[in-house]
Amino acid sequence: MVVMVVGCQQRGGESYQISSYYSSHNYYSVLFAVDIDKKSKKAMAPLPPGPKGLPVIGYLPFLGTFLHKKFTELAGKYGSIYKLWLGNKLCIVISSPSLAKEVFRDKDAIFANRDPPTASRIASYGGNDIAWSSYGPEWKKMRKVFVREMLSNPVDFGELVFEIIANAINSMLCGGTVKGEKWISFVSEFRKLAEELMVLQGKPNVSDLFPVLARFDLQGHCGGWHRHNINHARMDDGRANATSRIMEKVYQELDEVVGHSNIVEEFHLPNLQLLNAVMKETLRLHPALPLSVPHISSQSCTLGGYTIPKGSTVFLNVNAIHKDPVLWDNALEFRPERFLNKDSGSFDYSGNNFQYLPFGSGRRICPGVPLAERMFMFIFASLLHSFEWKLLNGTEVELSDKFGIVVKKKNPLLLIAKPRLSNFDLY
Ligand code: HEM
Repeated sequence: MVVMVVGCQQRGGESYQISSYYSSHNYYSVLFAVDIDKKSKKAMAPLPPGPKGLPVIGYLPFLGTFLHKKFTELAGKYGSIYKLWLGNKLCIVISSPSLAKEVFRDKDAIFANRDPPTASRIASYGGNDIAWSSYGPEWKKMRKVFVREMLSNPVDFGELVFEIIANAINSMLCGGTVKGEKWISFVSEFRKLAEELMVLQGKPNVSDLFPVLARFDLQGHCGGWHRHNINHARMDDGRANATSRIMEKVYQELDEVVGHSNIVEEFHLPNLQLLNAVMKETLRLHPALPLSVPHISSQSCTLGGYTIPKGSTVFLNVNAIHKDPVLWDNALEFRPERFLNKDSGSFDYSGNNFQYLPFGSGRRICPGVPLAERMFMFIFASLLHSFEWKLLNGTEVELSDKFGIVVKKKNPLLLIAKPRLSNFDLY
């Protein structure tokens, strides 16, 4: 099957009509430009503005390692909707609540498709899993089974949390837990695999942009998975002090709601409002998926007054929206209290407030929200309630991250745990 993509691009003040043909397996693609006549020029909205790239490879060499930071920087220059060419793929980056609404509510069906990167295609046996498959009857079936059957049967600080999550996933998939040596090796293998996959899936890959080169695996993404550069950001004293202050209040809330002679149970969770606000604020300042999962337009349409050709990749720049100083007071500060105000009720995870989208929005919104929320709340409430956590002498909290489709902390958070409960039978 051959698909034709038609759009209109302005380069150097001139308008062109662009036709791009892809084979269904993306083995080859041809791109050519033809001047359009005045009549159709009038009829068709232009493509969004955007940075100029190099011939053939487009903007690829200028992206750097941290895609979400680069995209946010470019939004400052080109506005809340702009385009970039990565190879022959047209990418649209949106960074405002009104455009997010246009994509995920008004034109949700058009933008509900995905185009799995090569690494995801391999990991998901051809892009056939729920996250990467195209919008259609098969995806609908998977989503129904996932939500109705799997999620209704729930069965370093980071290391500890990861182990608990790995245990839960293992129980859901295999219906039991593995113990001893076997379990330790499963967790460490699973962790390594998950970490490397998350990084690879978020990285632009020449094989995705020039499918004909995929078999050469020029960047070694599919063969020798490699480690990546990272940047470094230390928390300044002001932020570190504010964070202790908040920790104290969280401890106070846990003591009031749970008490000292109990352990945390699920029924306590709805009353832990400050901890809930901490979760929301953490996902605002550090969205786990800062560019969400890219969507693909299944037909040409307009967005923010610009033409978006069929097959364009649309990135929702959650990172930029969550840190926009026009939308948030003291946007770069960690202030969970902002989610406790009476008018903050609309900041939930439903994707209906387009200013706050940690789990995406629309028909492809994360189906794991209830599980993620409950697991986050339960794990953190339990660990904080039962232990006092201290940094190692001479160390400080630092927040360097490592880019991937899911962003991770670069360095593990090493803490010393001191029991808080006097009744040791509770441990
Ligand atoms: C804090 C934890 C989590 C965050 C921040 C998160 C975030 C996201 C985001 C942003 C998307 C893309 C939504 C879009 O395209 O608009 C997504 C998709 C998805 N998430 Fe999550 N997620 C989390 C936990 C989970 C959990 C625990 C599960 C499984 C139980 C899960 C399963 C999925 C699946 C299957 C998709 C693909 C849905 C589709 O394409 O139809 N997620 N997630």
